[in-house]
Amino acid sequence: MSSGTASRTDRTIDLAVISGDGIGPEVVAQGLKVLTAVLPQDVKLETHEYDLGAKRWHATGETLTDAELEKLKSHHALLLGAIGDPGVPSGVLERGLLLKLRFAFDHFVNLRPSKLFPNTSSPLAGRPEIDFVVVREGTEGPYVGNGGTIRKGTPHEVANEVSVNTAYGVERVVRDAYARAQARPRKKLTLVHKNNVLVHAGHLWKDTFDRVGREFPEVSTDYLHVDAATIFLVTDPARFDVIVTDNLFGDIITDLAAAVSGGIGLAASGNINPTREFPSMFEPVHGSAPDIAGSGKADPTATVLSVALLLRHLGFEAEAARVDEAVTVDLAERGEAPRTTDEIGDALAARAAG
Ligand SMILES: NC(=O)c1ccc[n+]([C@@H]2O[C@H](COP(=O)([O-])OP(=O)(O)OC[C@H]3O[C@@H](n4cnc5c(N)ncnc54)[C@H](O)[C@@H]3O)[C@@H](O)[C@H]2O)c1
Ligand SMILES: CC(C)[C@H](C(=O)O)[C@@H](O)C(=O)O
Ligand SMILES: [Mg+2]
Repeated sequence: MSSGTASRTDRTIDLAVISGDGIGPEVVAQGLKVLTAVLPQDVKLETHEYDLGAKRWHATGETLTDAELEKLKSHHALLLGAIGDPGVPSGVLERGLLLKLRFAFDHFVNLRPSKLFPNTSSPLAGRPEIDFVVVREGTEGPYVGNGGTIRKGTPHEVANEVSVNTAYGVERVVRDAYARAQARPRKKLTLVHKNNVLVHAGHLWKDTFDRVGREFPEVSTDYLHVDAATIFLVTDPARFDVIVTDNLFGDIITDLAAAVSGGIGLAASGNINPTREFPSMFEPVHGSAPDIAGSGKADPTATVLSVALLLRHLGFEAEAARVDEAVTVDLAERGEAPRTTDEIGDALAARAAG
């Protein structure tokens, strides 16, 4: 079996687990609980925990070694909780661990579905239909680390952070987004960028979007500048079906999308390597939430929904659907009384087990 693939017919899922920091270990424990509960009896789950994150950095100064990166390549998929810690300088773990993985494993499709589940709350008036997916480019843009500072610490300091957009990188993610739109009932794709100002990158995105679109005549298309997109995400989110956008815009609008569709505790994501040359990585959209870590308040649902994306990616469609359904029913029946992270995990595992 090649790296990054497994299927119903394989008897083992070989999963790398990076629980990470803050609420990461708390929510990952629930994700694994549900995964174990939902898998058919003849499928063995092998988990390999990697000690990566703040504790490791404090102890050794390491974020992710080349040897670990090499070893991580051998698994079918990765499940990540969250990384980031107030005691670690900002960017060290984010760049040295999380982004390093996304880049090394060519996770060019960062898939972030948004759905307003029955009975969940949205700060928006009424109950808008929210059911869209953001295809966020995952390997380019201002995330690549093409930048630098000169005259640091002086009044004349200059800091650059260049957004890198390649024809190759833009086309492959746009193509993926069209294919996803084509496969959905509404068949609608919106490009979000800012081509009225970022004319170089913006025009590459728009030209590519228009050109590739000619191969998908059934897909209706739309373009929005990112600032206007934030308006419509709040005033008319039902207009969206599939959104394709760059790495930074995608980061920002998916936190907004989470906030209007039930909250960040429900937002799942998959960092997908569609060619399956490398394993894909599944993680909640949220971070390590140091403000609630250790309190039992973290909602593990985002991680559980990320497990559903993982199952689907590995070919376990029926099991993925059971996890989605368990979440839908659990959310619909959630009462006012707050439940702990563990209690929600137990409830979801029991429902998913069927
Ligand atoms: N994928 C990742 O590992 C990832 C993603 C985002 C941020 N981060 C990192 O996490 C750290 C904290 O970042 P932040 O505070 O900007 O964002 P955050 O997502 O950790 O927290 C933002 C807010 O959402 C709440 N929240 C987050 N997840 C929740 C959950 N499951 N249930 C209930 N409430 C939840 C938090 O309590 C906080 O109030 C930073 O170091 C950041 O770089 C990591
Ligand atoms: C922690 C950070 C590097 C990351 C990102 O910006 O992609 C996070 O915000 C996310 O949304 O997964
Ligand atoms: Mg983010």
